[in-house]
Amino acid sequence: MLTVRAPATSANLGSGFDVFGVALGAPADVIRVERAPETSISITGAGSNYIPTDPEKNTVGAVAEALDAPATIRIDKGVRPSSGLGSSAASAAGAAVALNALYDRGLSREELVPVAAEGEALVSGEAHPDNVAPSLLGGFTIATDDGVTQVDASLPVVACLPETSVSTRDARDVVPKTAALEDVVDTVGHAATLTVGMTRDDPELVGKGLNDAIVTPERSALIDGYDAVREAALEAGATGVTVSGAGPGVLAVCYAADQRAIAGAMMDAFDAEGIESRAYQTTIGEGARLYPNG
Ligand SMILES: Nc1ncnc2c1ncn2[C@@H]1O[C@H](COP(=O)(O)OP(=O)(O)OP(=O)(O)O)[C@@H](O)[C@H]1O
Ligand SMILES: N[C@@H](CCO)C(=O)O
Repeated sequence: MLTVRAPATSANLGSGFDVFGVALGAPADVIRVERAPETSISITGAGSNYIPTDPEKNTVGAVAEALDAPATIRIDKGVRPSSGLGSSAASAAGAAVALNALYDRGLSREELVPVAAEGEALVSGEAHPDNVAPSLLGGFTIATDDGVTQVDASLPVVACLPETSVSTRDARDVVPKTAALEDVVDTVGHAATLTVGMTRDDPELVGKGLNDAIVTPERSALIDGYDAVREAALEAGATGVTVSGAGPGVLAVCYAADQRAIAGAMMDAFDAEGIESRAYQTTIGEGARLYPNG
């Protein structure tokens, strides 16, 4: 048996829609695999009641198929589905690392990105790799048609997840099909600022770079309480706030000293809207970790 811990991720980061992603120190999915004649899946943990065990409907089944690596796969979900922290991608990335090792396929982490993205295609209709790339490689990733660029980063963040859900499919439907040139120029500036900030672990630059005028205004309208939560996080010291992935999770970037106050302020703001939430105080962290002996 092989075990892999695959981290949650936050995609988009505002200005990098379908391109940027970061791995988070917590939460994570744990995937255990054993060789078997046919793939079977069992699931425990966060939101497991809502996740199909049919290999044709689960992201890990798509990965097993893509690697021609049938297995008994046990998923312990730490990452709640449809919360904006790359739940389906964490399982896909974990399964890709685990099955690649179990069957000695010899693929590099970079080569596993399109394999794991097959799982994402299954649930959202498109093989966008911006969650699987950071879950596989760790740090900050830039995923384009030319491949993935990775930068190690360790900035403090707060990811606040309300007890509501938004499906990625629905959140993709509200993304504008066209944009004004001035908004594109603005977004390019923020994306570049954010990228430099990641290379320097600079919360101010990354916080500024989260802004975007194209996708986030439409997406945030799907999240009850978003404006109040964003304002509360900024007042508590966050250097920037945006929608995490497709939402409804909200991501704040900050200095470590402000993390606790920001987490409390975000949860209080959701609470004031009658919405329970949970906040992870964590940092940008490492990619999937393989435990070869158990
Ligand atoms: N192994 C899996 N783990 C989690 N969800 C899965 C898995 N396999 C299939 N799914 C399905 O994927 C959907 C959740 O994926 P979705 O992309 O909407 O959320 P997410 O991965 O948490 O979000 P985001 O990509 O915005 O961060 C649910 O419908 C769930 O049933
Ligand atoms: N880039 C994707 C990430 C969520 O899966 C989106 O925002 O739709």
